[in-house]
Amino acid sequence: MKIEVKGLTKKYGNKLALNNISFTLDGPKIYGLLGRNGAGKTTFMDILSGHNTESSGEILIDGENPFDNQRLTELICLIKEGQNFSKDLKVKNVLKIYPFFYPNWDQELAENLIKEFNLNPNSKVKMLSKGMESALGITVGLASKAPITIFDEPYIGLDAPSRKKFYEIMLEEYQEQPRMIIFSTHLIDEVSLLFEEVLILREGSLVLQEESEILRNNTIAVSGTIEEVEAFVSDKEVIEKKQLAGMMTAYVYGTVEEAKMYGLTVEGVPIQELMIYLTERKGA
Ligand SMILES: Nc1ncnc2c1ncn2[C@@H]1O[C@H](COP(=O)(O)OP(=O)(O)OP(=O)(O)O)[C@@H](O)[C@H]1O
Repeated sequence: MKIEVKGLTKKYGNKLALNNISFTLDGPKIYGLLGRNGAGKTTFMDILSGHNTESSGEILIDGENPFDNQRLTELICLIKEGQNFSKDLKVKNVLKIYPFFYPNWDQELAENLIKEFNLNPNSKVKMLSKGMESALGITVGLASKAPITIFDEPYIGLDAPSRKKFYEIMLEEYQEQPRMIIFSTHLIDEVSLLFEEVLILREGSLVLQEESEILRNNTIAVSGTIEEVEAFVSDKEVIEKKQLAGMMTAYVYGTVEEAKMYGLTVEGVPIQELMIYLTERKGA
């Protein structure tokens, strides 16, 4: 499926939550949607899922607007950080109702996940802990097999082993049957390796859209004397520079081979470090 975002703007009163963003997501991939609190991620995902409307600009999914669009509703599954389900529903009823919304629903996967996360089918949603409710959301998101599956901070309260399980199963499912998965999270260091493409929002603007492979291969940390490093980086995009006792280390877009020609010490930059840095960098 293809998502085209054109000049998308959302205002809440005077607050500009999305400021004229444009980009395209094309085909099955795991996308990381990153940004600090209030960057506009949830607003974007709500509009994409047809749960909210834009102030101006548009989102087109395979050429159609998602708002109030029955055909697209069954192709998009949005799992939020909580309040995905009515409190009086039992877990087993969630598994009976959701197949009606999603034509590709995988009941076997849903039942396996319920067991995997130790959810009691007879428990009502209101009796579940925060982590268990998140596990139910994750179960529905994965089992929906919706061609566009969106996870907005889906794991509040979920412990580290359960999150690990979630990532593993998500990857297995994706490899078996690729689909578009859009994943918003603040736990970048945990999930960065899953992303194939990364989008970073800052204060409502899109500041980066890049394939992880390119971020991974084209970013290096070079070290040497201040003069040597400054000479090397003079024509490059510098992410960060640090100086210590006459020596300098710089994170830049460049290749290992190039840096070696300058006689510099060169290392790759861990992708999670880079993403965390890019998310936080002012004025990027
Ligand atoms: N219903 C609303 N009414 C008024 N302002 C809103 C509303 N929803 C969001 N905002 C504002 O819009 C901006 C973007 O919010 P949004 O929830 O989209 O960000 P986010 O990136 O998802 O943040 P977080 O990571 O904290 O969930 C914020 O400044 C927020 O306060």
